[in-house]
Amino acid sequence: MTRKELFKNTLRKSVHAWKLINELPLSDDESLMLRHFMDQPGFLDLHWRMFVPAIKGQGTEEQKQKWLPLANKMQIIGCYAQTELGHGSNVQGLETTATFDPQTDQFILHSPTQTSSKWWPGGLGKVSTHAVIYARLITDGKDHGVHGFIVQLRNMDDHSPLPGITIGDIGVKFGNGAYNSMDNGFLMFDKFCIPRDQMLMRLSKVTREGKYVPSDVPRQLMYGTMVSVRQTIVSNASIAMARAVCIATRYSAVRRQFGSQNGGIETQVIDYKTQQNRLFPLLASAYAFRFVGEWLKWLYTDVTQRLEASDFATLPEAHACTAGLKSMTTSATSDGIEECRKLCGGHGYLWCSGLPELFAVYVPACTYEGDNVVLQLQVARFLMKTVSQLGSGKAPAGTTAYMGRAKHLLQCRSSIRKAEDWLNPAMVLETFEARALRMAVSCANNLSKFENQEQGFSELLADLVEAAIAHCQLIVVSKFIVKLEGEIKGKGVKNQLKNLCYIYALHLIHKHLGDFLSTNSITSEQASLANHQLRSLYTQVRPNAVALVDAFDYTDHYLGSVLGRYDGNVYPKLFEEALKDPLNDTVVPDGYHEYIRPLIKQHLRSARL
Ligand SMILES: CCCCCCCCCC/C=C\CCCCCCCCCC(=O)SCCNC(=O)CCNC(=O)[C@H](O)C(C)(C)COP(=O)(O)OP(=O)(O)OC[C@H]1O[C@@H](n2cnc3c(N)ncnc32)[C@H](O)[C@@H]1OP(=O)(O)O
Ligand SMILES: Cc1cc2nc3c(=O)[nH]c(=O)nc-3n(C[C@H](O)[C@H](O)[C@H](O)COP(=O)(O)OP(=O)(O)OC[C@H]3O[C@@H](n4cnc5c(N)ncnc54)[C@H](O)[C@@H]3O)c2cc1C
Repeated sequence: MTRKELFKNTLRKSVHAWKLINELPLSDDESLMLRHFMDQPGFLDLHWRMFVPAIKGQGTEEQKQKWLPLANKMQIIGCYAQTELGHGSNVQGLETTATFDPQTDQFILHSPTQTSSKWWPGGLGKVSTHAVIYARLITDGKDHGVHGFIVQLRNMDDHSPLPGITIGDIGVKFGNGAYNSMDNGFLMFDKFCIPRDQMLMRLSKVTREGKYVPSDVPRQLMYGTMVSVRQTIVSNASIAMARAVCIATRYSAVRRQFGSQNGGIETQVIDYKTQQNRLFPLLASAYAFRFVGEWLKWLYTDVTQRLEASDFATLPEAHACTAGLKSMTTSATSDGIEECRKLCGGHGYLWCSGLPELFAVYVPACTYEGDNVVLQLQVARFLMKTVSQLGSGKAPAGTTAYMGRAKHLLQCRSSIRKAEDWLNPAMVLETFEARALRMAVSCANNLSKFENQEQGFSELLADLVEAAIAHCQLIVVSKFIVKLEGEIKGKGVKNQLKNLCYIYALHLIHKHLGDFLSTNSITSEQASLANHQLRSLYTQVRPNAVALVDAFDYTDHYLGSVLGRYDGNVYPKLFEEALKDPLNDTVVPDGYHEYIRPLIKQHLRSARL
């Protein structure tokens, strides 16, 4: 499809989905499922996941009563317009202004520079009638920082932009199809006025007289919508990883190369240890991310209930966990999808493998909802704060509880003696805890050598990100182990999940061996025992690998991959797909008479001479 056709088709699908949701009707969970089967980014994502939650989280009761019924019935369509041409990560650096005018009781929204243009918001370019806009609030000449406002963008009769608003689509993005179904947009305000009651005022307020009343709760609650979406992105990472792994695993069982003496049957590529060493950790990651996603959902629900009761104690941890796990899982999944493409050899590069589009549509997850490095630095700040409070009497809780055992974890030596010890959950956990704590403490020690903490932080950014990743990996491993300790129906299933859990943990040890050795969390002998155990786990997973991806229960239609077909009938179907290509509509291609024939004839003539 052309961009225009793709966009229009996505509108058609979205509206059909909305009709089904209402007519059947579907529950919230079923609607989410439908979103997955729709399988295309579109304006509904931003309306439901960001616009509505922003009003719910930051609006007053009156604002919710006014706007939510309209939004819930989709009588208005909204998006989340925060990022600008000049600033995305640095939210405090946004330039759009919202100046209160006491004469008219309105805010005047203005884009003072080109870099202040809103740039990127999904659904903004062509669809949304409304947006939650983030702008600097100015009253009486004083800048109070960034706040949210509900703004109507387009005329409700003919969809034209309201006077004072310039709006459009930012253009084609990475890949063919992929995220191009979405109208990511730009927007400029030219002294555009909105009534005062359209500032989202649950947190801070502006009175009729123009007095600014700051929030009596943490101002970071304004970032709540991002926290909520980051949490869902972790579960989505598992879905995308599982999809790629399903394709690569099934195809690896079908594909044969080498290994036959005298013309016998060749080896299935899945039997090569190198293939297993690249594929099975990704299979394990798909399961690991699912379990940590379930746990994160619980954490998010818990913090939301606490916030409603004005208990803000766990907000920093919820922020650190959602930011860090969003970052870690999306980076691993993007890399994993690309690895799956390579695991499928040349055919993985074909569009009909399903992998190129999956990669193109998935990879912006490393950037949207917070650049992955910027988010890990938030985790690092949280860790440095936690380390600095050790010994102050305030015991670290939740995912940093292990830091409370700093004395032991800083000096303990791993008691792994034989390969099977690497299947001991306590030993594995302690290894990850020791590595994470030692990396964090080492950063904190290095930081303390700087007179200026911020300057030290800047200098040590790369080390801080590594320490943050180590902490996030510990969370994933520990939540997988907790899952195994819970009720799992069927001993066989439990055994398979156990194998995957230890593959996940041991492959991380192998991948980040430098960290584990340099922090003395393990010795090189213990590292080689881990490798030995890993190889043995691969052998145990091998006979069940295809069943473990069938368990994701993805239909062929959803996978959209010739290589990942359930029936394994890959080669005839590759031919079928090739023959569908428009280039094969004619035997002699368009352009032959114009370019190829004259070229060949010229050679023939010169040959005769
Ligand atoms: C084959 C075809 C396949 C097709 C498949 C299709 C399937 C597609 C899959 C996808 C499916 C669904 C996807 C989901 C849909 C959603 C779509 C998403 C669209 C994206 C939307 C966006 O991107 S919106 C914009 C997001 N922007 C950002 O994330 C900006 C990042 N920046 C920030 O968050 C902040 O600026 C910052 C955290 C980096 C820094 O903030 P600030 O400068 O204010 O703060 P400080 O650093 O000074 O910190 C101050 C203290 O505040 C704490 N803090 C910061 N943030 C928070 C928070 N959120 N909550 C709580 N506390 C917070 C910070 O830690 C500091 O604390 P102290 O140190 O204690 O002071
Ligand atoms: C597909 C897609 C959809 C989007 N949808 C929306 C939307 O609906 N609404 C919306 O408001 N926004 C949206 N965005 C914007 C998105 O949220 C931002 O692009 C994202 O937050 C990253 O910000 P940035 O572009 O400013 O990156 P930058 O911050 O400019 O990042 C550039 C580089 O600088 C590095 N960097 C930046 N700051 C630091 C630092 N402090 N320390 C170390 N390194 C740093 C980053 O790691 C990165 O390598 C979308 C983006 C994409 C790609």
